[in-house]
Amino acid sequence: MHSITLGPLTSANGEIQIPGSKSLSNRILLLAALAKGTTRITNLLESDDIRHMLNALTSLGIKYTLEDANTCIVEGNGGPFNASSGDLFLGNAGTAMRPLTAALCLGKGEFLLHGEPRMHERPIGDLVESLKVLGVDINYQENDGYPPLLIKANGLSGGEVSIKGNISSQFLTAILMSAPLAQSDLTIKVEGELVSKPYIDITLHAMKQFGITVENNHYQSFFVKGQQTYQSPGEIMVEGDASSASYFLAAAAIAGGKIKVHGVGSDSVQGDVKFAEVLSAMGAKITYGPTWIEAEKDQLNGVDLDMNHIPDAAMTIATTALFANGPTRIRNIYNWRVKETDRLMAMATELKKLGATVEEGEDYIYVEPLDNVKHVAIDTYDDHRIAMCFSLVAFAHSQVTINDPGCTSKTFPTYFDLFAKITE
Ligand SMILES: O=C(O)C1=C[C@@H](OP(=O)(O)O)[C@@H](O)[C@H](O)C1
Ligand SMILES: C=C(OP(=O)(O)O)C(=O)O
Repeated sequence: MHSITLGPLTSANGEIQIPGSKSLSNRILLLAALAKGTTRITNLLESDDIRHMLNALTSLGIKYTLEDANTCIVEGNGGPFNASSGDLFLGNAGTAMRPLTAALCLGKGEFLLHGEPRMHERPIGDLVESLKVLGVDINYQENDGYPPLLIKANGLSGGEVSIKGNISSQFLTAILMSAPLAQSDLTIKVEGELVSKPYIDITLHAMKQFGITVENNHYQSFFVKGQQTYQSPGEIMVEGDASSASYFLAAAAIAGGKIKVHGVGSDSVQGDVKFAEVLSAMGAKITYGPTWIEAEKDQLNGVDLDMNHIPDAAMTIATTALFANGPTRIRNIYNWRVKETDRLMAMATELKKLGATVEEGEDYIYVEPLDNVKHVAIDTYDDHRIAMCFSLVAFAHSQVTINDPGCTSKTFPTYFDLFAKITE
């Protein structure tokens, strides 16, 4: 198996342009495809998750041109997809699988949605059950509650529907993005807790950019008018990915040095910019501009925080915690277990390999700082974020080997090249 060995490293310095946001890239591509008019998307992320969305759009008859790797011109369909059938392979991209499941219900035809083996272990039942209430015929092809799915689409009725929010916010995102194209007005009620709430703000923001306003009643219910048409904004730029920024900000906070990331800042719509607040709470020096964030080392202290609002960037705190003064507890992160891998189990297992004292709770992880890190090979479980998080261990006066570093291609194919550029 291919691996990369890093470190020992002592400093992180420089300025980095962060590649485009995965969450925004896939939302904007889908909305551009459904919208009336042509959309020129700049700073589109080039990564596996985005390629899966682009390939799906091709299969569904959407025309687009890639001017270069990060600039895509999409000819909108001005309504639901025209395709009457499709076999869509969506890898392990939640931001393709979940929103497309709902969007395909808007048209007429038969569609098979499937992905990598792990995608077939990631739940989608809460979304499917809500779509059934809206009149859609969807069947699980293997296990109840999981892809592959066979959709026999004939439009999405309006009315009222409940959706569970305690496993993934992507289910609500999926229904919200399709709702304006439903046959009549739709009220969506959120049942129980809503996890990863800031991702709903990303969804509402993207919909607004395409001309659709949603009535948001304190994230407990949403009202969307039916029979509307998304309107292309013409030109749209994807912000830098705030989750991707977390590794560089953490590197500066841990090592001697200063790093400025460009592309995300105080103006960002992404919840994961709040990662910088956690670093600041730990003691790092953080400065913001509208489109940049700068981090500088200071004495780091452990924290005990609910990080449900930043599930992806919170993973970066789990390895940053090794460098703090005192233990860290990351709370309310049960849904780490249903992402690229069981991230609570994987994080705990790999941190323990380094020699760290770790407690894996059902919905939390507790990590004690570590002075003498063992040089070990970190398994990455085909999870881009495990690979990126553990690169930070190279600052712990030891080498660290990362197995299968190519798994970062899901959201950040150039990660290890950029990391090498800013570290010594
Ligand atoms: O809507 C999105 O773009 C995302 C929502 C989050 O998932 P959950 O809502 O499943 O926590 C996040 O972890 C994922 O990487 C992207
Ligand atoms: C959970 C993630 O991805 P997905 O969009 O596939 O849910 C992630 O990128 O950390």
